[in-house]
Parts: sequence; C-alpha cells; structure tokens
Amino acid sequence: MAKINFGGTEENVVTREEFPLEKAREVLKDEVIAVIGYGVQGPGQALNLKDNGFNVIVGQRQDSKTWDKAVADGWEPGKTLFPIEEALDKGTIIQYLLSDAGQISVWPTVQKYLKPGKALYFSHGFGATYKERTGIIPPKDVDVILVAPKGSGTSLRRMFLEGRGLNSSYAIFQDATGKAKDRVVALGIGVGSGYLFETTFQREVYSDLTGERGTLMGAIQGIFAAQYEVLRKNGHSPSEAFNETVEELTQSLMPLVAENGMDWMYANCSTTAQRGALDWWKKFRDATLPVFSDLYSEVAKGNEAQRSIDSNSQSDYRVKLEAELTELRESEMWRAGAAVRQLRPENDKK
Ligand SMILES: NC(=O)C1=CN([C@@H]2O[C@H](COP(=O)(O)OP(=O)(O)OC[C@H]3O[C@@H](n4cnc5c(N)ncnc54)[C@H](O)[C@@H]3O)[C@@H](O)[C@H]2O)C=CC1
Ligand SMILES: CC(=O)[C@](C)(O)C(=O)O
Ligand SMILES: [Mg+2]
Ligand SMILES: [Mg+2]
Repeated sequence: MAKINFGGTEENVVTREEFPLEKAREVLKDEVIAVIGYGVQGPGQALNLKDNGFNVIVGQRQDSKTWDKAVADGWEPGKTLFPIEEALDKGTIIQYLLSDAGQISVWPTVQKYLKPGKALYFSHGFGATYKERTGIIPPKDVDVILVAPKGSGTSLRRMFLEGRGLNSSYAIFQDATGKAKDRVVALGIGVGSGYLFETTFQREVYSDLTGERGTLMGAIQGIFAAQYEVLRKNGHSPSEAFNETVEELTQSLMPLVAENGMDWMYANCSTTAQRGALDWWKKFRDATLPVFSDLYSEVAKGNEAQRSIDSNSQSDYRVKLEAELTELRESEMWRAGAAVRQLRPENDKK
C-alpha cells in the first residue's frame, strides 16, 4: 500500500510498482477466472487478463451476437469460451459482468455454482448493495470482491493497448478464505488498472450512479443542450454553436485539463476568457448544486437503482434504449457534430 496525499487527505492506494504483474500472476496462478458476460466490461477485462498471462475463460449465452463477438476476438468455443453454466462450473473466480439487470435474472443459476472457497467478483456495488431490490445475497463461504474500472470497458482495453491504465476502485464485501485482499488486488492489476483506490460496495455504487447521472454523462449533455439552444435562438449557425459548445471542449480544452489541471487550461486561454470563466463558474456551481444534492439523495434512497431495474428488466429494454439514443443522435446538435467530425482533417479520407 502506498500512502498518497490527495489534496491534503492521505489515502492508501495500490500502484503497479508495489504490486507488479508478476506478483498478481503468482497470487492467481491456480485460479480459473471465468468472465461471465461479454458486453462492454467483459471484453475489456477478459482480453486484458488474457494478454497479461492469466488463466481466463469467457461465459456467454450461445446464439447471441456477443458470443460471435467473443469468437471474433479469439475466444475458442469449448476451450476458452463456454455457455454461462459451464463457465460458472469451471471458474474459481466468477467475474459477474452481465448488465446489472441481467445479474438479477441469472443469479439463481450463479448461486448453484458458488462452491465454498470460490470468489464472486463484481465491477459495480449495485447488486450486493441494493440486495432487497436485486435478491443478490451471496453465500457466506465465498469471497465477494469488487474491482470497478472508472471508465468504459472500451477505454480500459484501448488504454491497455497503448500501455496506459484506467484507475479502478476495489472493495471487499466478504472475506471467506482470508485471501480476498490478495485476490482482489491481483485482479485489479490483472485487468489493466492504473492505480487502485479502496472503497466499499456502497460507496462505489453511490458515487458511480451519481457520476454517470452527473458530470460524466447526464449533466454534461444537459449543459451542452442548454448552451447550444441559447446560441441557436440568438441566430448563431449550427457550426458555430457546436464548435463553441462541444468541439472546442473535447478537442482543445479538455485534453489540456487532463494533462495539467483546470488552472493550466485557463492559463492557456486568453485573459479575457480567464476573467469570464473565473466569474461565471461559481454561478454554474450554485445553480447546479441543488440538482446534484437531489441526485445523490435519490441514489442513496435506492430510487435510481429501482428505476434502472424496472426499465432494464423489460424484455424490450434494448429497443427502447436504442430509440432514445436515436433521438439524441438525431437532434440538431449531434447531427451538426457528425458533420463537424467528418471535417476533421484526420478524417479526410474516411
Ligand atoms: N459498461 C461499462 O464500461 C461499465 C460497466 N460497469 C459494470 O460492469 C457490469 C457489466 O456491465 P456492461 O459490460 O455494461 O454490461 P452489458 O450491458 O454490456 O451486458 C453484458 C452482457 O450481459 C448479457 N446479458 C444481459 N442480460 C442477460 C440475461 N438475462 N441473461 C444472460 N446474459 C445477459 C449481455 O448479453 C451482454 O453480453 C455492470 O455491473 C456494470 O455496472 C462498470 C464500469 C463501467
Ligand atoms: C463507464 C462507467 O464507469 C459508468 C459510466 O459508470 C458505467 O458505464 O456504468
Ligand atoms: Mg463508472
Ligand atoms: Mg456505472
């Protein structure tokens, strides 16, 4: 464990330096890691583990598009790719990476294969935290652990291939074998994390649901839509409104924030921009703070979890989600965005 000072608060974290890949391989050398589900996190984690030299198999519904995707990614039916029940049987570590709603419906099957000493691994605190709503109550004699990569499985894989790492949180819900800590940290390193920070299942799910509904996905789209609308209402062209709302942010300014922080991005803009940004950011904070407080409380009460269970458990949830995504894609702002992306010089020939 390394003690790192994060803005004045010391936290224990695990880095790849103190827990190198060789140590992770040693810890997990006798384990069969069964990755159940091959949606977004499944491929990222399974492929990274495989490339890092772990013994990993994939469990996925047969006759599904994602089974075909797993085959295309190099998983071999009968050798490293199995129907879900077979993989559950073979695995000593069950990485439960079905969608959170899918985890509820397949849970009775999973339970049958949780023999004493196995480990049940999640990438979200959802199922175990909201157990009254999900029915996911693991038996006492298995380890229950979590590694939650803080980003899309697509990024987890891409960053791994670039020699980078996506940070993850880790948590232990239940240590039945005395090996839970070593197992979870080794898996966190194995899936290609940057550094690992400690959390609990409940803190992971509360912060994650807040983040994705908030600044990461929900709030960002809301702020984009509001500014775009004001610019358009005042006679600005779609090209101008999109560039001034989204393109400049993703292409120019956020990479500067990522590299060296907000003040540095500000310092690389005009003094005119800096004056205005320093004056206006607090107004935006004050305007949105009540919304964020409401959001956190809805998450903590379990209402957000229930809403997602109810909608994502319906048999036609994919069709309905796709219809809502299409509406977003076909809004003027994002159609303008498609045209702008096409005009990026690097996309010239595509
Ligand atoms: N998408 C992401 O990048 C992230 C996901 N997570 C967590 O990781 C876990 C997996 O999430 P995703 O990869 O997004 O899942 P997903 O929505 O892509 O679904 C994964 C797989 O579940 C299967 N599935 C769904 N319902 C099923 C059912 N009833 N029976 C059998 N198979 C079923 C699908 O065929 C798919 O292959 C979740 O707990 C999620 O919260 C955590 C961090 C980021
Ligand atoms: C990518 C991620 O970590 C999210 C947004 O929390 C999720 O996909 O659930
Ligand atoms: Mg997340
Ligand atoms: Mg999430």
